[in-house]
Amino acid sequence: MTNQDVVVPDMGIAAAAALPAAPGRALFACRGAAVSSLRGAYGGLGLPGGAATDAGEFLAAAGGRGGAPAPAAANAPPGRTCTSRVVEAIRASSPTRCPAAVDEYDAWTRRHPSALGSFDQIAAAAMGKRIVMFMDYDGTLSPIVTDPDMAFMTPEMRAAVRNVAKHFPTAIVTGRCIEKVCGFVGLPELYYAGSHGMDIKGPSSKEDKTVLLQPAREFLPVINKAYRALEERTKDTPGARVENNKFCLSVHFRCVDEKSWSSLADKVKAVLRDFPELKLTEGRKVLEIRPSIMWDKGKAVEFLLKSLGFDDSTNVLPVYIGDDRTDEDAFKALRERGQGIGILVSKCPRETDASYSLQDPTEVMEFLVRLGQWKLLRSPSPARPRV
Ligand SMILES: O=P(O)(O)OC[C@H]1O[C@H](O[C@H]2O[C@H](CO)[C@@H](O)[C@H](O)[C@H]2O)[C@H](O)[C@@H](O)[C@@H]1O
Repeated sequence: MTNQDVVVPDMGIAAAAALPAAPGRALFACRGAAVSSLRGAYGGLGLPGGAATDAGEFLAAAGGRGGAPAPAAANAPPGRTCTSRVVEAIRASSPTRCPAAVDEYDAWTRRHPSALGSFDQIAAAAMGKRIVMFMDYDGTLSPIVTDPDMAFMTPEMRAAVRNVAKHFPTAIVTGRCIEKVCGFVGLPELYYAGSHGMDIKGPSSKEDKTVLLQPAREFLPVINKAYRALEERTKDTPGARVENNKFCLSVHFRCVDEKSWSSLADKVKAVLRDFPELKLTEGRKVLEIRPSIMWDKGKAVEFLLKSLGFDDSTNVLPVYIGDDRTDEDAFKALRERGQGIGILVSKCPRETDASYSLQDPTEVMEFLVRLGQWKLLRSPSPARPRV
């Protein structure tokens, strides 16, 4: 986001982060039909009271925190254990080839049409409105690769993002830690919401960006302790890797033999039993560990929109592009807001709250280029918008 004065609202950070330690037990339950009260009022940070927090996630339901956790067996789908379900979810979130039949895919794209094919419709919706761009990183701006340290975006993609940011407030919303993703993106003029929105920083010409919000700051010691425990516990699983994303952790399955996925998931669960203040979610061949606070990418989007002064605005059009399960929180936030456009990056049909789809980062880049051209054509010449 450029040219914007951001006001940081009082979010009650300390109150959100200062959680009482659970009385010594953490249960892991597969999600049943229960959906938590996560969709609370904006800024209402708190603990998920013994219910799941987002689509298909594992949950760490700590006793004594506003609701008794459901017994795992009661919530598990019949005939499947929690571990087998989580392994299936990890596999499904990053299929090596799309298992859908052609007609199934066609039916899905009728419900979630290509954002490129529907560009004129999107442009019409943007008429007279201020577009605000939100983009996920991995799988959206950069292709998925086996080594998380090598997930570079192309110079062409960087140019497309830079150009979009000249015209519209622009933020990267990612599970990565800010430092890592800033290094990949290399555009200091953007806003960044790292660690699944738990670390929000503003544009800065300096190395040290302005912190706008860190709702999980007080979890840092426990995250670091869990990181060390996970490294220790998973070190004998060939290919397993634990990534420290500052306010959350990722255990990577991508380079692990699929036969070992269940035992790796069990190891992660075993470690997490000692950390009832943390919870597990699933991503693309990854398990993500994060503080059990009601904060996600959707809340980060709401925060940034509010900070930019668009909270009650009718003339704003937030556009969110993402590929992962965690991006669904942002799609849902826009849906609930009744404002904005969610674009899912996927080659396969998937249950989603996004309205439109793009197949891969190459199509994302085409969309961004098109958006930049459209804006330029509509800008009164020669006074074009600049950073
Ligand atoms: O919110 P995101 O920006 O999508 O971050 C989610 C995770 O992305 C990264 O992992 C994913 O991309 C890797 C590189 O392409 C890939 O190797 C891995 O299998 C994917 O899950 C990142 O490494 C994780 O820490 C993030 O949580």
